[in-house]
Amino acid sequence: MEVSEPRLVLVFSGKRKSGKDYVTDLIQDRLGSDVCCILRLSGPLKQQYAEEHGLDLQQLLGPGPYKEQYRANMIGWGETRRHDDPGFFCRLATREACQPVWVVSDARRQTDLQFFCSEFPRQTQSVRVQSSEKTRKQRGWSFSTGVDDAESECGLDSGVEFDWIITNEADAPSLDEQLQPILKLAEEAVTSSRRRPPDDPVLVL
Ligand SMILES: Nc1ncnc2c1ncn2[C@@H]1O[C@H](COP(=O)(O)OP(=O)(O)OP(=O)(O)O)[C@@H](O)[C@H]1O
Ligand SMILES: C[C@@](O)(CCOP(=O)(O)O)CC(=O)O
Repeated sequence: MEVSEPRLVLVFSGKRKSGKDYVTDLIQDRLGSDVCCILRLSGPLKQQYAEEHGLDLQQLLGPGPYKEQYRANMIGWGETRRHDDPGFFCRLATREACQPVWVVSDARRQTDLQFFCSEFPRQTQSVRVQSSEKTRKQRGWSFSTGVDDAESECGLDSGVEFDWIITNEADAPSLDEQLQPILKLAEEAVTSSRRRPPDDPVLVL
């Protein structure tokens, strides 16, 4: 395997504007970037798409409205590449990761989750971020046919029992409170990686 072995892999998914980036940024902020990296499966996809189409990569990566005008085409473009190799973007996104805790911010398809569960069966934990449609609308979301009813948004709506569900709403318990057990798990994984040489067995979850 080309990637170095992580001690914990947190695979996040959630609908558009549920707050995946916000929540995963918070986790990295709490753990520190020396121990925790954020891996965006859409990162290498957007990079290649931007190069081929002469687009502004930084805007495609950001939370603003720019990327929305290209989303449907980017989904189709990515699916063509995933067709023959479902792990294509997973491998690209993880190839330089070296921290003990990996936070994958944007799993969308069963194949994304399967990739991590089969490569890192003992380390992988799935996390769903959920928000109401009302809240997502306040954050700029509106329903788009061909996007919000497609696999990119609905691929993990059923058939997965998530290890953790985070409710990202103003009237829910604070994110710090909800994330506490996940942060504890990460801290244990980091402690175990400091105690053991890298090739020793990983933390059994
Ligand atoms: N708990 C929160 N408090 C304040 N702002 C938030 C919170 N959660 C999300 N936001 C804001 O809502 C917007 C959407 O959040 P974010 O980009 O994290 O969602 P996402 O699920 O990654 O969306 P997409 O996949 O559609 O880009 C951002 O501007 C973000 O700062
Ligand atoms: C094209 C795509 O990667 C866009 C993801 O954008 P974002 O994570 O919502 O910023 C979605 C997909 O791969 O289906």
